[in-house]
Amino acid sequence: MKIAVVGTGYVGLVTGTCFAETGNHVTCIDIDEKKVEKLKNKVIPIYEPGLDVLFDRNIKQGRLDFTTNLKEGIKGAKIIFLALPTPPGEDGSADLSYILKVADDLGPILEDYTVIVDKSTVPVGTADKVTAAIAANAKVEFSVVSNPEFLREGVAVEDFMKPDRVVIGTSSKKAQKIMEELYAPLVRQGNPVITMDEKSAELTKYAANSFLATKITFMNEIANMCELVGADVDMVRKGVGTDSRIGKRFLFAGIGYGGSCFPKDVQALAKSAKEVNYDFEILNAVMSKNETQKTKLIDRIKDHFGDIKGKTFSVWGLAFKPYTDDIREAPALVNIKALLDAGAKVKTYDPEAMENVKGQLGDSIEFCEDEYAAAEGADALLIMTEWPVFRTPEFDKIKTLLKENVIFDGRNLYNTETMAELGFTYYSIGRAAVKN
Ligand SMILES: NC(=O)c1ccc[n+]([C@@H]2O[C@H](COP(=O)([O-])OP(=O)(O)OC[C@H]3O[C@@H](n4cnc5c(N)ncnc54)[C@H](O)[C@@H]3O)[C@@H](O)[C@H]2O)c1
Ligand SMILES: O=c1ccn([C@@H]2O[C@H](COP(=O)(O)OP(=O)(O)O[C@H]3O[C@H](CO)[C@@H](O)[C@H](O)[C@H]3O)[C@@H](O)[C@H]2O)c(=O)[nH]1
Repeated sequence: MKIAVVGTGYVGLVTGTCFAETGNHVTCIDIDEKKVEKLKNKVIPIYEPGLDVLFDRNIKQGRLDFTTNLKEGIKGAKIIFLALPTPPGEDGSADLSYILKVADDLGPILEDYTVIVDKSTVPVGTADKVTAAIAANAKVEFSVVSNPEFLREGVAVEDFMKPDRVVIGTSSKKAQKIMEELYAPLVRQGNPVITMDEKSAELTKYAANSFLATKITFMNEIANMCELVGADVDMVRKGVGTDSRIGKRFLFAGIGYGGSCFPKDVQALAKSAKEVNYDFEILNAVMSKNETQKTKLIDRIKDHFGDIKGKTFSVWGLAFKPYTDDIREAPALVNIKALLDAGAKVKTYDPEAMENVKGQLGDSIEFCEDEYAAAEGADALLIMTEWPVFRTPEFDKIKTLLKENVIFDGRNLYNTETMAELGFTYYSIGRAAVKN
């Protein structure tokens, strides 16, 4: 099948590449000329593990190409995916301007019956708005389908190729059949395709993200309780996670959720509720609790050191989670800002995200070639992202590099007893502090 993907970011590039891998001819379209130039030169502009193998193979086999020209890119496409940004607007609601602009542009250039798919995360009612925008100028029949994406960055290819489920929101039998044909290679692996109306599909995406964000926040609250009563959040996590009604995943306490999805989607759902005069109170609590959780360790740092003006902190990890270079809403950046605002200095290392942070923070912090160089001469070490390379460092080497043997761990990477034996003062989340 010939398909087009409009928007070639984290979702669009993975969607396009994976559908090429299942035998389709895919054209990815983006207005960012530099990005398209890179892609044409076989350079992937993001870090996403495993994407390169599929990307190279499908370009070589002539199933994947790139353009900035919408009309050229959609020619002959049976399905057009919209994988465009839906960032928070000033009032917190999802900004649909990118989607509606492309919908306006598509109307006059559609040449045959086409399925237009909202792959972006969009509020209830967007399929109707996209339909109206296209219909204003379309000369041919078309259907708009809501097909939200549930992939996680860092494991995007795996999530896309083996999804827990595929949600297809459509009231058109014709569009449903075409979408089911497209997803058939993934369904054959035993994954369910759940077909529903457009509005339910749109809400499913926000419900999933908001539920997961709430689950994480709930565990962060339990962690805060643990610290006050002398319990251990890792034990509590194991104790509750083994209940199959609760499940083991997404129960890890830390320095708050970040990324390009949870923060904006929880906010957008709260805003959508408000628009229908419903106060979705639990979401307001999740958002405000997540904000305070992010800088929890800054309070510990100030308790430990008193005034931190002039002190140097080594920050391990910048990306909002491991296996990505994405720094959107990364808790590490909030912590770095708090340290700089208090007059402290920062030395940092991240395996993939340093270039993106350089673009934002310039030379206000020091970027180092590895985690040990980042620790050298620092007053303390802060762990912000659980990259595997940070899990088993050479602690004896760290001791020779840090001025004081103190670690503030936002991801609970180390065993507290081991840290006590090694002679570190060690603060983590939801567990007793180790003082040495
Ligand atoms: N990132 C994720 O993990 C993820 C997962 C599921 C869903 N989503 C949702 O998918 C959508 C896209 O997210 P993303 O992270 O891929 O965004 P992104 O910012 O990485 O990519 C969006 C791309 O769209 C391009 N673009 C903007 N206007 C355009 C236009 N008029 N024509 C062509 N291209 C245009 C941009 O240049 C950019 O390359 C959002 O709604 C997001 O909420 C994201
Ligand atoms: O137990 C956990 C799990 C995650 N996180 C944090 O939660 C955030 C989001 O993590 P994750 O969900 O793994 O990454 P995303 O790539 O943002 O994926 C989420 O957002 C995407 C965009 O909508 C959805 O498609 C995915 O299903 C959804 O998991 C990160 O800051 C994590 O550190 C925790 O603090 N504790």
